[in-house]
Amino acid sequence: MARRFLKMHGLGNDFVVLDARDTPLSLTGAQARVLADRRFGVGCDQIIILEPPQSAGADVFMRILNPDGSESGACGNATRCVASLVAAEGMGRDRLTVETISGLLPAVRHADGLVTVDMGPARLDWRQIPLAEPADTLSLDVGAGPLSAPCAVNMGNPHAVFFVDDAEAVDLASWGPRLEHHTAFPQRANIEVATVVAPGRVRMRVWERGAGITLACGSGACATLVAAVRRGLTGRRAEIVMDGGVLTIEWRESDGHVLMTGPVATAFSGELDESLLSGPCP
Ligand SMILES: N[C@@H](CCC[C@H](N)C(=O)O)C(=O)O
Repeated sequence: MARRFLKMHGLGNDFVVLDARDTPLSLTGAQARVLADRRFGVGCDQIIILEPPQSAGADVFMRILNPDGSESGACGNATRCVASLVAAEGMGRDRLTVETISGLLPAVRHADGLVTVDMGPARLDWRQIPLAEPADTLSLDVGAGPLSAPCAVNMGNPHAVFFVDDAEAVDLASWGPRLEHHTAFPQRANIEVATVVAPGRVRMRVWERGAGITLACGSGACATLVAAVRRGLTGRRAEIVMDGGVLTIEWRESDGHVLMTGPVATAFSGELDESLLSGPCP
């Protein structure tokens, strides 16, 4: 059966969104890789599969697959996209809850189209990152080239944030993959390089686990703000400036939850050719 898809993005972090709420869909790693490939398939930073909610209180379940076929527990930019999509279906209902394998994420679509998602609590214990062995997540004994001593944060997925004098100058394409696969991170890690450029403003570039360099990463922006607060570099609310645009992130004092606000967009919709998922995968 032909499958329709939506191509959405948050700040250029782009997604193929497949609706499996009525007709179930399970992709193998090889199918995910070909679908996400920008030449052999549609192309995207993540594949998002919408499924019926699994928990009371959730409006939709969102499965997140990276272009290498691996599954992730969080994707902040896609969560905003999905929230906006489901809110549009709800005829005027602007508050809803998106479920992922990491938990329930309440979201609000504002009148100006921006979407805020409560990404849940920042998890900071070494076991929660997870790390291979006990360590202080404020500053890990991990490094490669000019990058050292990252702060580790789990936002439903693992992140290592390296603060540097000039994020633009870092050769992320070289150091990102080495750090993603560092033995300290048994589930690999998303790698951020960040520079505080003004009070309340942080420049961040990202190497995403299973995806490589992307224009933006919502969970990475959340991890960066949490890391900056923990290091005493910013207050609890800041703008995180990525290649594709800016997210406003707040680490709420009352409950430790991280709130992410930013735009969403739909680029186009289409239909997958049946041969794409059934044929041989390169
Ligand atoms: N683009 C995302 C994160 C996607 C998942 C990540 N690559 C991982 O493997 O954890 C975001 O906006 O958060």
